[in-house]
Amino acid sequence: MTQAQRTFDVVVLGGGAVGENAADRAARTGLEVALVEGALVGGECSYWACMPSKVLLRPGAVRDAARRTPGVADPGDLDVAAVLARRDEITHHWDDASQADWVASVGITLLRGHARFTGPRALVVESDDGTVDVRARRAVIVATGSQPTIPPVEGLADARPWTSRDATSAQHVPARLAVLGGGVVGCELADAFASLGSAVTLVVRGDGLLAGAEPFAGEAVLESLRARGVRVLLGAQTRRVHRDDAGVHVTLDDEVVTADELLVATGRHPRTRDLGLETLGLEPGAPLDVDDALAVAGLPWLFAVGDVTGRTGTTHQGKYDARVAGDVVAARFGSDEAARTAEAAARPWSRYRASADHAAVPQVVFTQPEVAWVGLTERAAREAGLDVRVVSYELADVAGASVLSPDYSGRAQLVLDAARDDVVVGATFVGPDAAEMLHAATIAVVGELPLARLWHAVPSYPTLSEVWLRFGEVAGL
Ligand SMILES: Cc1cc2nc3c(=O)[nH]c(=O)nc-3n(C[C@H](O)[C@H](O)[C@H](O)COP(=O)(O)OP(=O)(O)OC[C@H]3O[C@@H](n4cnc5c(N)ncnc54)[C@H](O)[C@@H]3O)c2cc1C
Ligand SMILES: NC(=O)c1ccc[n+]([C@@H]2O[C@H](COP(=O)([O-])OP(=O)(O)OC[C@H]3O[C@@H](n4cnc5c(N)ncnc54)[C@H](O)[C@@H]3O)[C@@H](O)[C@H]2O)c1
Repeated sequence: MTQAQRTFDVVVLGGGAVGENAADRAARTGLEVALVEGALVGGECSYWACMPSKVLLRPGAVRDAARRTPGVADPGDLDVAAVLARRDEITHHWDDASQADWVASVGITLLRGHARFTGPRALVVESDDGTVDVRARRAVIVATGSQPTIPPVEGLADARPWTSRDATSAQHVPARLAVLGGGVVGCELADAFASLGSAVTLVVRGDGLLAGAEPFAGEAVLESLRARGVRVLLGAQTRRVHRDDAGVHVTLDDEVVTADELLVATGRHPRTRDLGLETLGLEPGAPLDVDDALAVAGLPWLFAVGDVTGRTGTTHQGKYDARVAGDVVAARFGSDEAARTAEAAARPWSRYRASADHAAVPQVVFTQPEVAWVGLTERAAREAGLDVRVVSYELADVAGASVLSPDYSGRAQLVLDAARDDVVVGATFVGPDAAEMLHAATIAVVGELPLARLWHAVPSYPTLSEVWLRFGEVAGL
């Protein structure tokens, strides 16, 4: 049987949000680009991660905001069917036609199927329609994302656990939901399903939630989940799991938690196992290590972006890397001499280097309360050897908070580098509607702004952003 053959300047593997961006940037300068996608164009974020999880979370947050607002009638229980219908709508009923149309509209060729390397710049793409040999004349950008990690707990894999995919695409709300893992996915989905009416038990092996954030952030989420009826078990080691007609049973050291479904939210790993990386001398299953130009060492034609690199774990940061990688590929392999010269001379913070990944990565957790942070936590700054100064403030004491609710509760904190004029190196905001304050802090961190200069950035009254004024006052300005 003869196989079809296609050749392009650039081939992007994986049509998630990140791969789409890389392909778009590379194609803008006239390179002929193919995007290979094995499932849905748009990837996890559009269909099983960011978007569906956020619309499952939002109604509970709005209802609880109403409950905190004097004069607003209690909305009561959520209309679960309507929430799930909105989730179905935002995921386009798991149909990627509109994203595929966009790919075509920007002149990129979409190849559907599972791609595997067969050698340098050579791939095979397999689908129900057959097998295509695909060659890249110039470069390949890998953007195959990540997949959930199921820990090797006895009986777990056989107990048909939910991953985040099952939870975000669920067509019913289980009466009892157990969640394993107290990271971002565990906290967000425990929050969402509690609001939707599940009796949720969150099983956490550590001594707190959201280990990557400031400790006060995890404490606030813990308190809020418990106040809303979620059972949070800390320091809980899962010994065994099994499922029978009564449900799924999670055996801990001192009790057995029984639920209708068990969501495993114990992290993700890069999707590189079935990619033919061994034909390139790279290790299948490992993240694709890249430099700040998103290039893989020793293979000048190979780039990687997004979750597959292990360098970023969010859509926005992966897309930032994708913009950089697309521009680097266009400059190195396109016909624009000025771009080639500029890229060859690129320094940190040029458009050709993903410098923010080291200093200014923003993350929002859409729990109640919202948790948003950027840059270094206090602990990370101390571990980095900085001369750390911390300024924090109770958000309830800002006039804007009292407008939102007499019961507003939250906290904000800046991490400053005292050795550099109190430059902002990190910030955390915890509270209802706190997420929208994050970008001001991201700008401060990227711009390496000292607090004394920020004193002249006057926040409007009465908004939550007035906390920036209070930061200055607390710091003695
Ligand atoms: C429940 C949940 C909620 C989240 N919420 C947020 C959020 O609110 N905000 C945020 O910024 N981030 C969020 N994230 C993280 C975000 O989803 C990821 O960082 C993002 O999806 C990574 O994008 P990507 O393009 O690198 O990978 P993916 O979205 O995983 O896309 C990779 C694509 O490659 C395809 N593919 C893989 N291998 C092959 C192959 N061999 N051949 C062809 N195609 C292949 C896959 O089918 C997939 O479409 C969330 C994650 C989860 C799990
Ligand atoms: N709002 C957002 O931006 C958003 C939302 C969801 C997910 N994400 C991203 O998705 C990725 C995955 O999130 P996640 O929550 O799965 O990972 P995570 O690393 O944030 O949390 C995993 C949790 O599971 C625990 N864990 C690991 N192994 C365990 C085991 N064997 N037994 C018990 N507990 C165990 C860890 O201690 C940790 O608390 C992250 O990169 C995250 O940033 C982002």
